Amino acid sequence: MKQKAKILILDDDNYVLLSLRILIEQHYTDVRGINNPAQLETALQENDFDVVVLDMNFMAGDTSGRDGLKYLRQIKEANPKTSVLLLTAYAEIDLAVEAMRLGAFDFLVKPWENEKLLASIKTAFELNASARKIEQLESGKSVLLQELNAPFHNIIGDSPAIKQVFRQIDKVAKTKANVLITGENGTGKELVARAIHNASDRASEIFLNVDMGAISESLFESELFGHKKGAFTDARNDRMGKFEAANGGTLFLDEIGNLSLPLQAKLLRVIQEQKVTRVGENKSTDLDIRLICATNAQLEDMVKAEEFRQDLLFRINTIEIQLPPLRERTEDIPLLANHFLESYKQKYKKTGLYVPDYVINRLIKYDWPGNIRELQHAIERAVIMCDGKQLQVSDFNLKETNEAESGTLNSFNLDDLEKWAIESAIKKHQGNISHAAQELGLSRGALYRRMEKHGI
Ligand SMILES: Nc1ncnc2c1ncn2[C@@H]1O[C@H](COP(=O)(O)OP(=O)(O)OP(=O)(O)O)[C@@H](O)[C@H]1O
Repeated sequence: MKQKAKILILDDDNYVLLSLRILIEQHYTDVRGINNPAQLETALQENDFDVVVLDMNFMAGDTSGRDGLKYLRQIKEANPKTSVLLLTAYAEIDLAVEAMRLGAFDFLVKPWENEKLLASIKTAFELNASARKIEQLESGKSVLLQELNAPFHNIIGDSPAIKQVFRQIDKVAKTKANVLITGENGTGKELVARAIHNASDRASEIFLNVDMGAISESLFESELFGHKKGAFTDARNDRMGKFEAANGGTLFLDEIGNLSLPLQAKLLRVIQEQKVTRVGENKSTDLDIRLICATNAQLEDMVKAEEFRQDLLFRINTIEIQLPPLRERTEDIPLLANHFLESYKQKYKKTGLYVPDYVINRLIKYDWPGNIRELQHAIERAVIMCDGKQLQVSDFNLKETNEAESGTLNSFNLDDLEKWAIESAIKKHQGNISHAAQELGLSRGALYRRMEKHGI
């Protein structure tokens, strides 16, 4: 099968031009020949050639090669990645040296040997193709990084607890210290890890997230350290592991508490030695990695129970950042709720929606076992379910956790009883205030006043 490539031949001798074309067309899809250098400029403007085969001498009797050097410059200026192969009737060392200096790929003397010429075009083409591939990957990488570092990943909150986390991120980001982030599920551990990376001098490098809970025991080494082709039955190709892939950047090991003891030992060795060896290979690769780990487990308790290696804990927790659960920073709930509301309003094209204060108060009272992730999903659900412009408590489908929700009240205080009755009625009528007021024997206005009094 012919190789897909754009190749230009420039020679004023029509016989040479024809025989080169017949030869090259057997192997490449798009071959063009011109015999007049005046057409070169237009040809370069209209095409991105992979390879140009260029004659050095155009005026009859001229052996200086000056013309060839001039056109070589023109081709390289139009596209520095085009590989140029020079053909000359005279083997002149000085000329060849000058041509190479100007960026020619190869220099062949006429009459050429077909095999040699084709081999040279093949190498030139392959070199060019890999340069283009690298360029494409580099630009792909920078687009991805821009996306990952986008403001969407900003951490919302102004409670004293989250401000303390901001200060810790600031201090630790510029260092290379290993960081352990602890906190319940959904408290924003990954978000904080990304924020540390984005504020570090590795921000333009990769941030690689590995969920340790999702890697099977048998594939652990191959996934993390890579393998050599043939190292085990399924190793059909050489493969780079996550450590090597994150080299120069930040490696985020999530759910580190889920690792078994034997795997902890393997991980510890790599972190200690700062070197990684692919499975089935002898030579190792030096690592320069910023390590951030996260867990929702109490690693110190696990150490006491001999479920987690103390030496590994010491390696990964140079700095520890504890993320408090959302119920301990309820000041952030209105900010977070409105932040998520804005993005889901846009996503579901429901402009004009808002959360009234009594609903916000209800959100503040809920204890959010799934933390910010649960709040985010609850807002998304409410935006989808909401009929009017105002989100209702019933749109949130909160799990029953407090007294009003569980239907029991261990108090005979009249104020508490009134509050309980109001909350229960609103719940029964799924947030419909008119119906709840009717049930309670109150006017809507009276109910609103009492809701305000009780902070509902
Ligand atoms: N302070 C915050 N501001 C805005 N969004 C947040 C905040 N904290 C968490 N989130 C959002 O909540 C969701 C859960 O956050 P994240 O995945 O970082 O939590 P986690 O602690 O790593 O969870 P898990 O332990 O389950 O892996 C994400 O969509 C994240 O963007």
